[in-house]
Amino acid sequence: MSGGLGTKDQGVCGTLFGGKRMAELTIAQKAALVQAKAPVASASEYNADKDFVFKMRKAGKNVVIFYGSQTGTAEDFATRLARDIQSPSVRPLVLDPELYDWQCLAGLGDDELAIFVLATAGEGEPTDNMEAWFNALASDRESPEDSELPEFRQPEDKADFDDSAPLQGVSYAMFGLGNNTYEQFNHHARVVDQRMLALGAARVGERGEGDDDADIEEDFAKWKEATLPAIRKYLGSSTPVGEAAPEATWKIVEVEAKKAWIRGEFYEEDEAVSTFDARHPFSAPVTSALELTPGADRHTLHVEVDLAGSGLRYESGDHIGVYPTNAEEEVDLLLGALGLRGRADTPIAVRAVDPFAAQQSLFPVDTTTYRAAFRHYLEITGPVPRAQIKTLVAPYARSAAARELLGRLADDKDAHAAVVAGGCLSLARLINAVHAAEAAAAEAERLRLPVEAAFELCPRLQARLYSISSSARASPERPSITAVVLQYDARAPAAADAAMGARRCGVATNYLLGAVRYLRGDRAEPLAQPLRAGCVLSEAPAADASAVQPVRDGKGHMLQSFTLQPAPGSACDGRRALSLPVFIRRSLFRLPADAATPIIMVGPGTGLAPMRGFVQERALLARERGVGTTLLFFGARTEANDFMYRGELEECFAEIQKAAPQSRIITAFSRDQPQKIYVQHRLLEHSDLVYQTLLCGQQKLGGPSRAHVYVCGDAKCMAKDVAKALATLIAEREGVAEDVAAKWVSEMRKLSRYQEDVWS
Ligand SMILES: Cc1cc2nc3c(=O)[nH]c(=O)nc-3n(C[C@H](O)[C@H](O)[C@H](O)COP(=O)(O)O)c2cc1C
Repeated sequence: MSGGLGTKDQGVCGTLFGGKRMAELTIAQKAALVQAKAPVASASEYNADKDFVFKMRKAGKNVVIFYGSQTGTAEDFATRLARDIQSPSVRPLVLDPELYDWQCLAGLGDDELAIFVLATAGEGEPTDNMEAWFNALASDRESPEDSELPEFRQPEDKADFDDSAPLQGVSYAMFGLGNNTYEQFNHHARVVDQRMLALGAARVGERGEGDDDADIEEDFAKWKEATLPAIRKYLGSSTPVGEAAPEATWKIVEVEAKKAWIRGEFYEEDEAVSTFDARHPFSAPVTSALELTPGADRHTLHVEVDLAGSGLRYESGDHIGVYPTNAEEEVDLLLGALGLRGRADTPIAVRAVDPFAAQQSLFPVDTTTYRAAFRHYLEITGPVPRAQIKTLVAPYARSAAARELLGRLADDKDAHAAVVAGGCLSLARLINAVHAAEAAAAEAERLRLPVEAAFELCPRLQARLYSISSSARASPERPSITAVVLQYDARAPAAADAAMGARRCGVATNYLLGAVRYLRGDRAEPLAQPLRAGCVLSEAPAADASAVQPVRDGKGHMLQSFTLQPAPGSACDGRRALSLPVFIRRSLFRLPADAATPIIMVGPGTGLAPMRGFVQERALLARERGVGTTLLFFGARTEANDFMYRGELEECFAEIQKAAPQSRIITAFSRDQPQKIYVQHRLLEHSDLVYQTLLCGQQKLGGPSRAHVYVCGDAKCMAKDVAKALATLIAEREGVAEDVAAKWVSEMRKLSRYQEDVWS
């Protein structure tokens, strides 16, 4: 396989992401992974490995917690919930539904409980790992209540099994995760809840709904507070809430190094992985990496990778997932706070304490190091949630000062919001803040957080998803990313620290900047140590590893150091080429099947990404067979500095205009005049053209337009304002009330003619 994980250079990616681990899965587990993508199996195909009730009973568990998670939050909540509820009579097992049969649900007894922790993805969609379960429970997506009865497996120990109410006798609890800026708020959890009740199951407590746009941690805490007593009562537990001492989940074993080290990483040949996906990303060589707006005050990047030989395919409008690594400065800060600098590169294995836990190894590799674990596998930069301070940090306070500070941050919501959330205090910064508060305490009294607690507290480092900014037709094997590099100053006064001040950096975009800088040859000094086969640093490593200090560039941007993976071959100046661990995620954001259909695209800032792919595609189609009117509304700060891809877009539009003369780019540069102008203002200014495009040649709309509208970018303000501007414009032109026009826009959404790819 060319460019695959079997090659020596790319083995690093296989090692990091557990190519070996895949090989260690049982045949049945591998089959489960494949089958989860396949159509729903019939009840007759029994497979004991996918029978979670059998698994629970074998492991002596009475609660199963299923998580539906796309970007890791629900998975993290599920794991934390398991820790919070465990007691001698409440014995939870956390499982990924993708690996188990929904048909076994009816087998849960009246002394057992299922808990669902379900995030909503897409436009009110289930997460990928709940897709099969959701399709079975709600076969009719339009009106779930009309869905057919799923065929559950009849449990042998339920003589009174009733086909018409197959989940009678089954109890469950439900917490949904969503974001109220999406029209279909918490749709996934709501539908599953509704279907479970309709099928005869009984819910313990109320359904909880977390809102990621407000304070999802607090929503989860409130739901737990209200629901855990009911759960304990249902299971006959006499342990009062919060009084069961949480058992450690992970144990760390320091092991013998097996092979050579590369800055804390093992370098091993891996068995080839044949299918690349989110669990097994492809190590894709970077073929282009540049800054799009060098004159602007922020860094905006274009990064293109090569999928050749991976078998990965994409369509215009899909997303690409990238696994970043944490900056060396952040890793170093945490190692220092945990007192681990001296042992940072010690080989360790991190195994489950519970021999029956579904996940036996915390990381996707058997052996790693403290440094590599924090670099590759754990989110270490986010603020520590209040509940985590209470259960995982405060119990280790020994000085009065630490007890006071941690107690306050754990119990006082406002103090937590001001100090930890406002200061974006990561675990390292929180520990350092405690150490500062207990400066007067004796050394033996100072907070020492065990690394096991840190491993438990930090969620798994997630891949970041980007809207692909190239056209699958124009560049089938080389998708590109367009991203603005994130940095900001934390607002709380106590946020500053010696290393980075109050500056906080987005993980993945700064990692991409590291790659761009390395390939461009920005690094001023040569590396202090020769490169070993396996990784390079984006910046020169500090002479003293205990004092990694970032520097600022001409834009005031803090430059962090990243461990980057080389790709085979070398870049033109003799530097090693780089690769990024990537996978493709399908989206529903699609151009109309008929190229003659007019389209209106609204993509300000990096919301331009998927639109760039669409524009490239329409230009090709214009040449081949003609296209309908194509409008692009693009917005940015200034025309001089922020008009990314300008030349290329104008060339494409020149081609499109030959087939559809009305087509054009309409720009809104917010800072080029005293008053702010945004894309929604331009939509209204150009209402004639927009309305004509929506009409699709008809005299009057009279209902939802046949044209397709695409919006990409900020969900919170821009996407809402654009939908409103469109409704205003339609209402005026059609002579109908604005709420009638808004309903037409909603109807267009249902017909997939108004599509959003938005984030908040
Ligand atoms: C691409 C995307 C689409 C989303 N769509 C919805 C939605 O339709 N409705 C909703 O309530 N929340 C939606 N959300 C918000 C997520 O449900 C919320 O952020 C949740 O905490 C994510 O959990 P996870 O990290 O486990 O996937 C969406 C989030 C993303 C990133």
